Amino acid sequence: MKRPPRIVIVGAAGRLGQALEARFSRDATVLGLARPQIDLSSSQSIRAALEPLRFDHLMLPAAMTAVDACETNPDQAYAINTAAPGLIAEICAEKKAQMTHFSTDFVFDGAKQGEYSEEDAVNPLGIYGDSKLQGEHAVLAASPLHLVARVSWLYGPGKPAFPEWIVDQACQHPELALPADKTGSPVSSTDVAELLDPLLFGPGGEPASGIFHLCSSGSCSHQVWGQACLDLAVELGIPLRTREILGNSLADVRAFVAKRPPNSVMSTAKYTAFTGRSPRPWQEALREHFATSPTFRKYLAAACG
Ligand SMILES: NC(=O)C1=CN([C@@H]2O[C@H](COP(=O)(O)OP(=O)(O)OC[C@H]3O[C@@H](n4cnc5c(N)ncnc54)[C@H](OP(=O)(O)O)[C@@H]3O)[C@@H](O)[C@H]2O)C=CC1
Ligand SMILES: Cc1cn([C@H]2C[C@H](O)[C@@H](COP(=O)(O)OP(=O)(O)O[C@H]3O[C@@H](C)C(=O)[C@@H](O)[C@H]3O)O2)c(=O)[nH]c1=O
Repeated sequence: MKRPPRIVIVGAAGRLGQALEARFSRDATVLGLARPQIDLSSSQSIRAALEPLRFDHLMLPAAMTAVDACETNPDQAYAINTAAPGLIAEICAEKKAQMTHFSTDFVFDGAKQGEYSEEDAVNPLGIYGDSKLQGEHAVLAASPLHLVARVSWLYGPGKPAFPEWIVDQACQHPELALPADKTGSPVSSTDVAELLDPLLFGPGGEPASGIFHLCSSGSCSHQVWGQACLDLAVELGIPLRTREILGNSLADVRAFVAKRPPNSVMSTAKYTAFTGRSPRPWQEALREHFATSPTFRKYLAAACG
């Protein structure tokens, strides 16, 4: 009988890390590491945590994900998002283990009309996107057999994200506006984990390597995404102060320190060609999240009463 793969997840406490651990524990032996076991800002800590371990595959969802904090702390951003993935990728290559690294739609500048493919030119607008892009390069330089999965507008049951934030805002404010000129492809962490499985452990084939885009099918503006969240919240009977999101412009969002790409819709055609599967529409995944996420319920019970 074939031995189940031994998988290490670095960043198991994060939004995506929790979903990966839940999904891959079903048919692999998974060891989840979080900040108390491994500090990505220290090469010594990375070596001490990983060198003694034996594993076939390592997933790295840990990152510095606060986009504006990256802009104001570039040294920390490059240490965590570039140097750490590079070192981890080298350790994996030495052990002949494959690595899956996670990257972002923010590697693009958003000037393209239409969907970005994996072959499109990158041009990050800020430190977060650039530090993630340099991380991609470092990982693939360590081994061309490693996989880089770019995800976008991530949310999920493990930790509040945009859907929880916007419903919370609608519980507090009588009027809300979001950019009508910022477009992307949301994806849930649980869908990313499901989509990843056939890329890595599909029947018969070699695991995928290089860059792949993983996001839901379809796309939306921030305004439309926010409105979909409020519509689902109304269906659940959450007492909102406003049920409508007005449209504004990305340039109007004063909270953003770093520039964001106006369009970061990603094509998943390469994923479908490799696996024969297509991601489900973002609306379906969002509906499931509202119906089932315990974090969502707990967070909103506290926020909206
Ligand atoms: N969130 C999003 O919208 C998107 C995310 N991505 C990418 O997807 C991946 C997963 O994102 P997501 O799950 O949302 O991220 P989270 O912010 O939820 O999780 C990141 C994890 O990294 C850990 N971490 C951060 N710094 C360190 C450090 N110095 N040492 C050890 N651990 C550290 C955090 O630990 P702790 O819990 O202790 O803080 C946290 O658990 C990332 O690579 C991100 O760049 C891509 C596109 C969109
Ligand atoms: C959309 C929006 C957010 N905010 C706030 C909410 C939150 O505290 C903060 C950041 O919001 P968001 O997370 O929605 O936006 P952002 O930081 O741009 O999200 C990005 O994160 C990184 C990690 C990625 O890789 C991207 O794919 C993308 O998901 O700004 C506003 O104040 N106004 C707004 O119109």
